[in-house]
Amino acid sequence: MQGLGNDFVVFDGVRQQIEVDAALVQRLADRRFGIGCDQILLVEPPRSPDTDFYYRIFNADGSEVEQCGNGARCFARFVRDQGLSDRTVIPVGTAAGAIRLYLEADGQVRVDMGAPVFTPSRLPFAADAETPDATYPLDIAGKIYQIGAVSMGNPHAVLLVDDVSTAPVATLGPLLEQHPRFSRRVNVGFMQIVTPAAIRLRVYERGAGETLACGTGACAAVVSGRQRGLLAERVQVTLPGGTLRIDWAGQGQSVWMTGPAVRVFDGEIEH
Ligand SMILES: N[C@H](CCC[C@H](N)C(=O)O)C(=O)O
Repeated sequence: MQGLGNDFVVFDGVRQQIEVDAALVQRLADRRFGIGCDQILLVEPPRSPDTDFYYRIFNADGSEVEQCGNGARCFARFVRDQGLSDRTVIPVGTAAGAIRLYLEADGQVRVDMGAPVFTPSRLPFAADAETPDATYPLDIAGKIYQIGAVSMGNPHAVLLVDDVSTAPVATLGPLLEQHPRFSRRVNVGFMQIVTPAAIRLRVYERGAGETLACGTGACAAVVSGRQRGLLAERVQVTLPGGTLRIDWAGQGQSVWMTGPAVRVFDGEIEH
């Protein structure tokens, strides 16, 4: 499956018992010696009465994480294609809480990603206190950068850049991903504001490196931009792999993400 080029291997953990560990994930995610993907997704039976499934996410480096936006859209497409669900609204549990997936008539998938979290300790991010615009000065390799810090269930740091095409993604991305003040590492977004209703974004993902798109990264960038008073409620987010629509009405409200989800191939793995 792929969502704007952010690609996944999705396993049906409902009809079969699947045990996943870091070594297996790393092997399957390898683009030369394995299948190749940014993340591995697991569809599992529900763990709470108000959900239909439980959704687990593993980065290519083997780390299990709390949330994945592009993966959530592909999750919805997968469970429908595989006949695991015939619903058009699918409540799903994740390590970051329940989200709701909406299969639209035009083939797009809309996701209620829940409300963003700004409390530094919940990212986690070491900061003295939460700031009104959720931005913080951060020393990276001896230079001070102002970063937006927000959680969509998973942690994001958002930097403003003049032009994403010349943003220092390959150099600053890994330095910030591993920054000691993010004790569980962090996803790093490089945001260029085109208009209050349109941004360009590149994301260096925790545990996967730069991807063609990042759904939670798009949500985090719009939320950070709005906290800084720079963006409207509805923003078109153009990433290298394509465009997502993100809607956020403000503090305490859910972030809504709308975009495509595409099946690439089905397969079986000998083990
Ligand atoms: N790298 C992320 C997980 C995948 C998120 C991304 N693929 C998305 O679409 O949100 C993390 O470590 O939190």
